Amino acid sequence: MYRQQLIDTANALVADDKGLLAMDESTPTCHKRFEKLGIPQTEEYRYAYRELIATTPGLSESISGAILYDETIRQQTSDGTPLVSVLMNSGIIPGIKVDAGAKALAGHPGEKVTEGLDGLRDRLTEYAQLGARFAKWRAVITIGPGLPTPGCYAANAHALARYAALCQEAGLVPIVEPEVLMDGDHGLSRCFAVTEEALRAVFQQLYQQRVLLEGMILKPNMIVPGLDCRIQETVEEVAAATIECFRHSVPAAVPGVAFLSGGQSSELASARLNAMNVKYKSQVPWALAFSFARAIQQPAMELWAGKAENTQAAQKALNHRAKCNREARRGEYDPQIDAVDAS
Ligand SMILES: O=P(O)(O)OC[C@H]1O[C@](O)(COP(=O)(O)O)[C@@H](O)[C@@H]1O
Repeated sequence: MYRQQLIDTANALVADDKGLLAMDESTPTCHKRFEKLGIPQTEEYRYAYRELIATTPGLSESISGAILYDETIRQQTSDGTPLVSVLMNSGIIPGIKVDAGAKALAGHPGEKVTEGLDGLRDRLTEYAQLGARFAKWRAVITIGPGLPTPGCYAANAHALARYAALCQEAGLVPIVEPEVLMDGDHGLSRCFAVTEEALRAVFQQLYQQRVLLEGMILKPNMIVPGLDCRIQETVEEVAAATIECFRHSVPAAVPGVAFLSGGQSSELASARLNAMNVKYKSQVPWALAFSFARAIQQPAMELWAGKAENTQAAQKALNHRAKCNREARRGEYDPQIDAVDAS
């Protein structure tokens, strides 16, 4: 029923070398990040921070869509304008995180499955009425001794596909996010093998659940070594491995691959995205885009530190990171200029 609308929205989200800004941290995740910076963990501060992001002048020059959290999609500025309208008026497409979080997977110690399918149809209808045009669901896959298990791949892939089908029924583009975590000392080749397996499982389930591939966006991890791995490959090696893995496992009908940042530094995430676009942009069927939370927000959150007088400086930093990632989509990101402009 919504076929053309889904295709148009999915394409708009990756058009013009722009990307997504994930500002959908659940309250516990948001508080974890606030706590590290000494920012009070209250609704007032969560609101002030999200308003700062939504009102950043010029953000839409690099950002096509913003992923909101349930609390944020219902909030208004002090003059009564819904934050969703602030985003839309500036040319940013609003989206919404709809999963209920990754919870322990029964019978699988150390593994998680994402919950939130119960009642999802009704929630999606409400979010569409509130102005959302796309949604997001994150599955988490952990690498460790004997992990991941077949049960973890299967449970998460199934949930992602059920979610995606429900989104499309409601006219919302599903952002499908199977995240293979960077935690651990595994090497790049292990991340490659696990991500390929995860993506194959996800696309098999998307096929079975009749999800329109042209009307979705994939939000995967890059193929990187574990954070504690001794050998850290170059940005070019990461780019080559990521593209090779996706060529094996991501159908050409998918319009865009919008990477998560997963705890990489802001500069490294931009540099790796840039390396992919420099060499492979014209050779792959999907747009190589971004959907970063930390890699766009972190410097801005640090500058803001919960103080109203720092708002402008924080907005400048947010804009700067968004712009760096747009340049990375064009294969024009320069780490040296980044360092100068950021200071
Ligand atoms: O744990 P939560 O609160 O669901 O959120 C995790 C975050 O992970 C993301 O999916 C990706 O974020 P990063 O780019 O920081 O890895 C965000 O959209 C989201 O805010």
